[in-house]
Amino acid sequence: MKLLTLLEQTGHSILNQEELGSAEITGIDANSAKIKPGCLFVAISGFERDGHDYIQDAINKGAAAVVGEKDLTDLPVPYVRVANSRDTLANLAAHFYDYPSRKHIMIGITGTNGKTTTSFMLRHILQQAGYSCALFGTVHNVINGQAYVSKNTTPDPLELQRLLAESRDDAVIMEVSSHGLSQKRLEGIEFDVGLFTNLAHEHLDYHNTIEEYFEVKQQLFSKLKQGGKAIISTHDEWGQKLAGLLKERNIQVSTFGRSPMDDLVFTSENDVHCSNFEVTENGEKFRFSMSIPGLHNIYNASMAYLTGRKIGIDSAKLIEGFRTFKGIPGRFEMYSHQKDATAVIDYAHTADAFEYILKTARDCGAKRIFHVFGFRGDRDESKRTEMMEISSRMSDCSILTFDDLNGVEQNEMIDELKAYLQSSGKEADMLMPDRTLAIQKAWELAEAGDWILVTGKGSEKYKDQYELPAGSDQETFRLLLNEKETVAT
Ligand SMILES: CC(=O)N[C@H]1[C@@H](OP(=O)(O)OP(=O)(O)OC[C@H]2O[C@@H](n3ccc(=O)[nH]c3=O)[C@H](O)[C@@H]2O)O[C@H](CO)[C@@H](O)[C@@H]1O[C@H](C)C(=O)N[C@@H](C)C(=O)N[C@H](CCC(=O)O)C(=O)O
Ligand SMILES: Nc1ncnc2c1ncn2[C@@H]1O[C@H](COP(=O)(O)OP(=O)(O)OP(=O)(O)O)[C@@H](O)[C@H]1O
Repeated sequence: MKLLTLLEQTGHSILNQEELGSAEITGIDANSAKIKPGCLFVAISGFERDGHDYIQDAINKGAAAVVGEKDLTDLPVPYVRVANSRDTLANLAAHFYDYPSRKHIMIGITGTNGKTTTSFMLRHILQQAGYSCALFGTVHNVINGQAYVSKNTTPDPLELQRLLAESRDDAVIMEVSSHGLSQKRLEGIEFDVGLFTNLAHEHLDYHNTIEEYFEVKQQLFSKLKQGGKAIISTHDEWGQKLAGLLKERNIQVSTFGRSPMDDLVFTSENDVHCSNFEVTENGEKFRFSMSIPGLHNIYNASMAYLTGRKIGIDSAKLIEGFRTFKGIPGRFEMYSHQKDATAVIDYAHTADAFEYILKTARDCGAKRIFHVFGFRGDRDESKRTEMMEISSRMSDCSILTFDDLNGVEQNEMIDELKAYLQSSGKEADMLMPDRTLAIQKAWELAEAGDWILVTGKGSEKYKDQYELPAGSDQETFRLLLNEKETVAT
């Protein structure tokens, strides 16, 4: 492919046309280590490294041309300077793979919490209705029925466009992270439906303010195809605000909430804790039954249902789909316990998620709740006080422990956890830094009717080494369930 054509067709103004005239490229990469002869290397000034420092490496590996943001001269291959390399990379990738998002029913889900859950539910009900479905998200990427490890919730643009091009699936469901949007990973992607689940205090180490975070999330809806639809949960003020803003832009908006003005109204009489609930759509009432409890999951299910409806699937098929939905790894994943307690692994890592899951356990009849959790090292610290306050108030015993340290010294994290423990002031709360031993402690304390909630890691593997021979919360649970006698005390 001619570089000049590629750049022109993606709307880039080229200053050095003559130089580019004959340059042909056979591929694109932003990682010099992956460059093959004939490829275009796109230099990105990153968070940790500067791709411009690797231009020579890329040329040594055979790069036929280079794109970057810096004013560089005297390179032995054509060089194109652009305003934003990430933006250019994504647009080039979309063009290189011939805009594959136009060939699928594209569904993008954004919001602080509920993206993974909603995407799994939606994939299941669409599949039950006869659609083949790709999935991109935190747990894994699936295309053509084959699962691949996902490094990011929203993949980098080259991987994303390549996988979309390879996918023969009717529909593609994507979790759209705010990092993905702000880093332009989604440029060149067009969506048929965009979903907004909610906005809560999270990632403010990256986005600075919640308003800035909201602005970024909104960008998903600028990527709708002509006639594309927005589906918004109006349970929080941000959803209500977004619905208003999108309507002003003449985007077709459907809402789910508690107001009679919403297109899908949550009409169960009480805030149901379990998995049976009722919604009203155009005056008609529908009852749902699912295997996972929690009001938050009812919200997620309703958003998935509304999406199915907007795609044109009839209600009965969708409701039947929910009946066979088995749940999501690491999201309110329930285990038994030798003494008839209930043990749960969940991915809650925000204050509002704590509130939802602790309330769910209580509503499901928990006698006492043991809540094991920690704070991820080197991540948004401003949410920690509220998380501690909610856990301490809504559980009977908070057991503070390590989450991924991400390079933070153990002693530094222990001091932090001690301070939060003191702030709680509740005698029953405790600190057990080793995550596996903290879970074991909760396991031992629990009696019939009690609930153990272990949150923060979900289905992720541990990044740090702990005392018990387990590589994840799921493995620790299995160890405690089946092989308790082999566990060190
Ligand atoms: C902090 C951050 O977001 N980093 C993302 C960013 O990396 P980066 O481009 O800045 O990487 P860098 O290491 O500084 O390198 C800069 C450039 O030098 C190049 N390089 C580097 C070395 C070399 O030898 N040669 C070379 O060319 C690199 O290929 C890169 O192009 O762009 C990469 C490609 O898109 C991402 O994979 C990467 O995500 C990292 C792994 C990450 O952990 N990101 C998290 C914060 C994230 O994005 N999370 C969200 C979900 C959040 C949530 O909701 O929980 C997600 O979508 O995953
Ligand atoms: N609709 C919701 N509202 C509030 N909290 C929710 C909702 N859905 C799920 N949660 C809570 O958030 C946790 C993460 O849910 P999920 O993985 O579905 O969200 P996510 O948006 O994909 O999160 P992340 O971006 O961190 O991967 C769940 O384990 C649960 O505790």
